[in-house]
Amino acid sequence: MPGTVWSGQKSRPRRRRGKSRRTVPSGCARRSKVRPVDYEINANKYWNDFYKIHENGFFKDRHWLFTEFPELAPSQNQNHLKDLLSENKGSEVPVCRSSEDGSGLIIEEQHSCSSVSLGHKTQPPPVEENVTQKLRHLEICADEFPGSSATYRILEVGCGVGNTVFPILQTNNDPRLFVYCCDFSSTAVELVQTNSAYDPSRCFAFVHDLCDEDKSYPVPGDSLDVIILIFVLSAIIPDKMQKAINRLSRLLKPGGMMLLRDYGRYDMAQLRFKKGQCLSENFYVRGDGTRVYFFTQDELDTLFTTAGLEKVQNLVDRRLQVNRGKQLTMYRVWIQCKYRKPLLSSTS
Ligand SMILES: C[S@@+](CC[C@H](N)C(=O)[O-])C[C@H]1O[C@@H](n2cnc3c(N)ncnc32)[C@H](O)[C@@H]1O
Repeated sequence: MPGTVWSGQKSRPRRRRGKSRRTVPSGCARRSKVRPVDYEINANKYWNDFYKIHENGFFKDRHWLFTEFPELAPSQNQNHLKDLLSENKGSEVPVCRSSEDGSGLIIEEQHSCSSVSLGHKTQPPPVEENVTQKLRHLEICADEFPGSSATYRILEVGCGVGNTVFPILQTNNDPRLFVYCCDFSSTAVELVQTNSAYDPSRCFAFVHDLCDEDKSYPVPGDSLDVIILIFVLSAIIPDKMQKAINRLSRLLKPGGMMLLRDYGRYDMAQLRFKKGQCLSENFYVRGDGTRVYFFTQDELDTLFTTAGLEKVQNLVDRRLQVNRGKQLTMYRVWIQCKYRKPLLSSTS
């Protein structure tokens, strides 16, 4: 997903052969014809349209997840707190990696519409819809929420069609694991719920806008071991990022981890935007109405530490991608972060 050229971008003229078209991002001198507020008000509609077109044919296998984020792998789950308590914490990962390492991620960039075969459509489990609706009106109690009996709980925010969630469930058969996933696109959530790999006894997919301050998550504070944000924070308006991260931080158990992978400043995708697509500094709208922000490491550090989390990892991953067939070179910049809630913190 991260390196995908989104549908709106596909229609743009191709880059010159063998060269990067631009080396500095377009400024925001000229504004988009559509008022920026309209993109904000209708944000979930644009994503619904995106998923109506692409369904789950847009995505690829995400098994690199477990290399980059071993916190999601089964063995790690059991040892997570043990490791923390035995002072195996706070280790810094180098802030810059060459494009040679972590090659598993490259898979994602060779974008085509082949998807991980996570199953075919089945009838949606109607009971889940009812549960989602009821939960909207419920005050969540510590012993009364989906997955309350689990001992390891993971939430993915902005899950799309489940390209992270399903590999986690397939890789990890521990019955004590429960995975929550949400997206503000009801179309995406429906695609998750109708996937044959969707098992309501192990997973709960629900519609949720991470910018919505009035709607609570269906889990109590201090209840999650891991929260995953993969190319989703960049999709929301910068003004709302801090409060969204603050709310998520409250859901983490002390010692719990927030994991993020997202677009970095001057990624190729940023350089390809035209002035008319710039909504504010480093924030752009694609041709299909979906938006994207390009982060610096410092900005993400501020967001997470302001939310009371401590840095475990904050690295920039730069890659030169070469598509020999199309004679294209693409300079990709992604940022990967892991931030932990301090053990003595309680924010519920
Ligand atoms: C670039 S896609 C990434 C999807 C998924 N994380 C993946 O990597 O396959 C961004 C996702 O964030 C969702 N999204 C954007 N803004 C959101 C918001 N305010 N609340 C919840 N989800 C949001 C979109 O619907 C979309 O599914």
